[in-house]
Amino acid sequence: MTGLSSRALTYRYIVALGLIAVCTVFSHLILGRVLREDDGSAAVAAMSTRQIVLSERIAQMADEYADGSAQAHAVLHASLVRFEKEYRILSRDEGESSFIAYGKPRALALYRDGLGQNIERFIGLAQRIDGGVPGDPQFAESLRALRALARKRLPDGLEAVASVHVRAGEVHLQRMEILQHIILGVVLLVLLFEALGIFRPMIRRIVRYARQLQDLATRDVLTGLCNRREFQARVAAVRDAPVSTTEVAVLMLDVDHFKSINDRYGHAVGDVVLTRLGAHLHGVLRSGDIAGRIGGEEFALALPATTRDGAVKMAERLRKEVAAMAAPDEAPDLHVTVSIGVAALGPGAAPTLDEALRRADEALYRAKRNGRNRVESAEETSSPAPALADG
Ligand SMILES: Nc1nc2c(ncn2[C@@H]2O[C@H](COP(=O)(O)OP(=O)(O)OP(=O)(O)O)[C@@H](O)[C@H]2O)c(=O)[nH]1
Repeated sequence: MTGLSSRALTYRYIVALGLIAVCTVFSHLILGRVLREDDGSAAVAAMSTRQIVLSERIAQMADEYADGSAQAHAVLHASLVRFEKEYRILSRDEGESSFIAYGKPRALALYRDGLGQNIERFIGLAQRIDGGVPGDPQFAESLRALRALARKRLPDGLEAVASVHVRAGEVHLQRMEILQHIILGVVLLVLLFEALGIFRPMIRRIVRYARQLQDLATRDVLTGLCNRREFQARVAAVRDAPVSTTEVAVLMLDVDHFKSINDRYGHAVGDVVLTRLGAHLHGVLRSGDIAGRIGGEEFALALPATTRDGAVKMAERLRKEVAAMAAPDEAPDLHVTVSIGVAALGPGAAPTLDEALRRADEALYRAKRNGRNRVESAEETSSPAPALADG
């Protein structure tokens, strides 16, 4: 996963965002439709229930009108108009009645399978009573038939219509709930994918880049040792540590006649020499020692808790090891030597790192002047061996 390119990660991110956007739009559309259909179902169920009430009221008002109540006649008429209007809405699949509701097909089927006929008959009887005269034999006949319909068949049928809508609404809501869970699951999976497939590799990459940047800022690219700034910072940290009371030995090491190595064998061979020298220093140092390449062919070492004498011995060993190093394949007759200057930093010696480096540099200069391939200490000559004598 860490090997993914930035472009691949961006594509993944776009796909993940696209999936979430699709899920969001889809659930929004579904929710809108559910709300509309749910509203429709509730309205139809309420209208169907109201039809039952209206049919009962029509039957009751017809009774009272038969007893001579003019007011009942007026109520009968108004209820009948409303009953008929709502019946047209509920029983037809067109115009004003084209409501959206889950149970619509099944409810319409109920109207077709007899309920419609009963309601038409009920309306016909009610109209005859509305336009008739109480006491008329035909009036009494219509009233009897109307009562019979209003008592049983009409309420049963209309209740069936209402419950069809309520039940259909419930079933649909259950389905919506399942769909909602599925959408939620998809969104969570996409988020998991984002976390594992996008953000984790991105964070790893950022951490890697941060390490690389850190390395570039603190390491010398050719040798892998500390650069000058990092060397100084590390030595300062050792010197300023609360437990550090002992001396820190500082060594300045410089390749002899490096310019002529470059001139004679080329810069590539010069680089090989520096790389091998860096690797050698890296190999011989104890943990806690600090090595840096602080100039072109100039290296510095800091050896904490080491006396000047100890550092001189170590420098002498190092000088001999370098002189004994095998020549690079590219330059079999090349003989590399180094000169080293030693100084001490701490109580009784140089008070600052800059001062210690200056003294070590002075000693190094003396080693060069005295013939190279030598170790000189800031205080006294420690390696009186003649140049190249041990090489
Ligand atoms: N190949 C290579 N050469 C470098 C690098 N950095 C510096 N140099 C060369 O190192 C040489 C240093 O030469 P000088 O300072 O005259 O010293 P020297 O020839 O070693 O002479 P002494 O120090 O007196 O023994 C210069 O020619 C630089 O161009 C590097 O990274 N790679």
